[in-house]
Amino acid sequence: MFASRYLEDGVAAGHGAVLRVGLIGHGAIGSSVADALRRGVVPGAVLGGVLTRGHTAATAAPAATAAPAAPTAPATPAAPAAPSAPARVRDLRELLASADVVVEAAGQRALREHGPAVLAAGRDLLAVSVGALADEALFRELTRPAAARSGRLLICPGALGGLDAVRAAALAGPPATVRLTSTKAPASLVQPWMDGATADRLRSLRPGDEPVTVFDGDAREAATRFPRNANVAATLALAAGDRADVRVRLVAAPDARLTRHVVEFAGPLGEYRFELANLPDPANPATSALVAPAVLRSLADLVPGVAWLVA
Ligand SMILES: NC(=O)C1=CN([C@@H]2O[C@H](COP(=O)(O)OP(=O)(O)OC[C@H]3O[C@@H](n4cnc5c(N)ncnc54)[C@H](O)[C@@H]3O)[C@@H](O)[C@H]2O)C=CC1
Ligand SMILES: O=C([O-])CC(=O)C(=O)O
Repeated sequence: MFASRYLEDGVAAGHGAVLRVGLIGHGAIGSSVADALRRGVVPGAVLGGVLTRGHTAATAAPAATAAPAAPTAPATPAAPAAPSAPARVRDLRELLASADVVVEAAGQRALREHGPAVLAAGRDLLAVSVGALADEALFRELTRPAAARSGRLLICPGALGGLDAVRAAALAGPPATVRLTSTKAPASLVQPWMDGATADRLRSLRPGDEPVTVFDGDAREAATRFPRNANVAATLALAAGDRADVRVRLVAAPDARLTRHVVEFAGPLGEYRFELANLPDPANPATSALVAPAVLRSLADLVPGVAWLVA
């Protein structure tokens, strides 16, 4: 009963229905997802095409963005060698022709740029750069009633967990408290808009130094000001019922070996606290290694004809 549904079974195990997956982005998340799909990690799902552009963190020298002491997830030793060349497509039109569902793993700007056209073409869109939805106008555009089109906006939990309980509890009534505290290696939190002194201070933090709070505010502002760090804040706010009052604290911790997300939720049915301590992705330490498997899990739920799943 409890045999692996994924790595051992694979597409070759006779899954009839096929879900063709189109990827926007081939960086840390996109390249992991592409390789896993090629290996048949999600039975019934295949890689349709990959839309990317420019230089990616996955192909750049990791030292450019890495925090000095951050450990990274080990490569999966048992995995068969995966083809590295993506099934590149030239434009969104080609991607849509190759895909039943499109995964955005390319950044908030890419979700804004491509999201409307993906949905208008009747494809489901699995969003990873969820913080883009802090823009009310984009959120409204991507969540218009589905009558005019068949594509749905699906939000990937990404580096977070426990959102099933948050969503369930929020259905019982508005929560009194929703809080997220994220702790990361300092270099990952440096932003282009920071003044030189603040950026230098973060970069110069060394193990043994005190953690520094770099942001304390609401989820919308966190997701907008830290577009590569606080997508999870927007995700939590949506899971809690599209709340505007989710409090977010981002902490730069020089000793942070893992990226931590602590969710605190108090609602009419009880109080929950989830703490995730994620290894950073080897290709991009700002991204938790859990995100690519989270995309694969979301895709697994979309494969037509799946006999069972933990819903
Ligand atoms: N929800 C969550 O838990 C998380 C969300 N994210 C989001 O995922 C995004 C991707 O993360 P990583 O893979 O680590 O970043 P990355 O920097 O390693 O890769 C980004 C990729 O997207 C490509 N790209 C950028 N703009 C594009 C466009 N308009 N069209 C096509 N390709 C485009 C780049 O060339 C690159 O291949 C982040 O920017 C962030 O917004 C990241 C971590 C966690
Ligand atoms: O990967 C993570 O731990 C979270 C993250 O960067 C984001 O939400 O943008």
